[in-house]
Amino acid sequence: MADRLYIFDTTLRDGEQVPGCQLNTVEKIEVAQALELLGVDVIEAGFPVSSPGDFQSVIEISKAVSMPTICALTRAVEKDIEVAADALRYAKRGRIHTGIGVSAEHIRYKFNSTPEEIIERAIKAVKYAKRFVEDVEFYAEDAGRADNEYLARVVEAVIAAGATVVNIPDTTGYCLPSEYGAKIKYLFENVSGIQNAIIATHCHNDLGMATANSIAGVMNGARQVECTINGIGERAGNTSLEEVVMILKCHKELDIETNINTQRIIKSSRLVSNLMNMPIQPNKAIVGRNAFAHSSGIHQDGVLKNRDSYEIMNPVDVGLDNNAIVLTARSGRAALKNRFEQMGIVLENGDLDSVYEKFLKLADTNKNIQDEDLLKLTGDITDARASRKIKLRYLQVLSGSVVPCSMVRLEIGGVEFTATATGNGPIDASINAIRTIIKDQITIQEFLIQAMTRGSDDLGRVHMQLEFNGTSVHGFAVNTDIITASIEAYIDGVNKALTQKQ
Ligand SMILES: CC(=O)SCCNC(=O)CCNC(=O)[C@H](O)C(C)(C)COP(=O)(O)OP(=O)(O)OC[C@H]1O[C@@H](n2cnc3c(N)ncnc32)[C@H](O)[C@@H]1OP(=O)(O)O
Ligand SMILES: CC(C)C(=O)C(=O)O
Repeated sequence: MADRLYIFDTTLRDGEQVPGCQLNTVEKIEVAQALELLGVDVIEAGFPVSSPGDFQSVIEISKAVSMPTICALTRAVEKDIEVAADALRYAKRGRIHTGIGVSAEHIRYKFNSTPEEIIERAIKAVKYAKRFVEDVEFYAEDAGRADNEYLARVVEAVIAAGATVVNIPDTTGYCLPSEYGAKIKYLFENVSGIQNAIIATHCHNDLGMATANSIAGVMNGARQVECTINGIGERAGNTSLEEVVMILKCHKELDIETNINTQRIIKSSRLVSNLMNMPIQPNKAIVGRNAFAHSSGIHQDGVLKNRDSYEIMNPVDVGLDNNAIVLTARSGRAALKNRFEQMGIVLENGDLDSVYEKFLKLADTNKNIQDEDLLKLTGDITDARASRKIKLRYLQVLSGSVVPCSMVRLEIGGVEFTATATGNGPIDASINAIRTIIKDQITIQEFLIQAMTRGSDDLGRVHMQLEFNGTSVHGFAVNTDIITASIEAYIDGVNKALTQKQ
């Protein structure tokens, strides 16, 4: 049986330390609930002694989620531990995470102390925390730069004092993966009683090695990884949750499993990015906009022939509908033909060559090629088809405390058709009305309405995935009126489906 790795998410603690990323309690609950659905084992909910707001958030998160352990951070200070224990009083499973710096730099400059004194403070903190909760995690801050022999003594002492988890942070993001892996191995070989605790990694990304270091730790016996969604965190950030989870999913030979429902990764990533106002860099592994986008002709042709040519992960596994084939001046005929097919236009070989020539001229000057630009390129080919397009001419809906009802007028090939229908809501009623005009069996597979920014005067963006004759098409529309946007997105999809039929 595969070994189990515990995922300890610290988005709401280390992630929230990022300037500008502070959340209010309601937003923190929303993130915590998303983390629970994602399947994390532990949520580090805050540092309760730091402010009344953080204290209250730990209380509310403890009430709002029940599956993950709720963890509260403290210094090796009695008051911090008491406040953390109080904040965890509603947690079904509560953990106190206490600790102290163990590197020469921390002992000397931060604490003006001695190694022996620090061990005494560490033991005292763990024993004090044990008075309140059974599950006590100890962090040996700056373990990455600490002397391994001394670190082993600290780890042995805190396990003997009752620590259930011992965290070995590379606080400054300094270690090389080989060095960090060797550190974990050293502890397993030199600490008596190490089997009584779980060893955890907590790696920072100052040199871009956080994920590599965490995986090196896991390969040497660590069984908890501390990480954040999108890798956010103090300075250059933390190990990113999605990277660790997908590495283990891709590298089956490591034989290590997590409890993460990977199909919720993108949703969780976007939620955190939106709430924390922290954009995701487009090339960010797993969750960046370009992580599953192919933009050069050779790659696009390869992927269209067989995904395995250039994809090591299935985008569906992380919660995307599909990969993206992005048209650029580096694209070839295969990608262009594919995009037209998605729009419902099948180009014959002769047509394809002439459209491709025009496309290259456009793509050399225009970085952002829209479907509308492509349609213009096909000129005469699509003119005849466009004249048969369905257009929404009029829409009136009745909703509120009545049976929702809709009147729709469509223009098809220059002729107008009007229909009315009821439904379980105004959108359902409008689609029922359209279905009385267009008889083809087109079903809705996915329907997504999103506010583009915030506020009640916002634009609503609608994406509808429709199924017709066994193939999927996508309809899009944007409008300040979300009912109109929904119906326009449906008609956009229907037009694409019916063009395919022609
Ligand atoms: C590695 C990490 O700790 S990551 C977590 C970092 N997160 C935070 O710092 C956010 C929460 N922090 C805070 O709200 C505040 O810093 C508080 C409430 C903890 C402390 O505030 P203050 O009492 O004003 O102290 P201040 O922040 O100026 O200095 C930190 C003090 O804690 C001490 N300290 C730091 N880490 C530890 C520790 N792990 N155990 C014991 N004492 C510690 C420092 O030595 C310093 O003490 P000193 O004033 O006697 O020199
Ligand atoms: C509190 C500890 C775990 C920490 O954030 C660090 O060492 O980076």
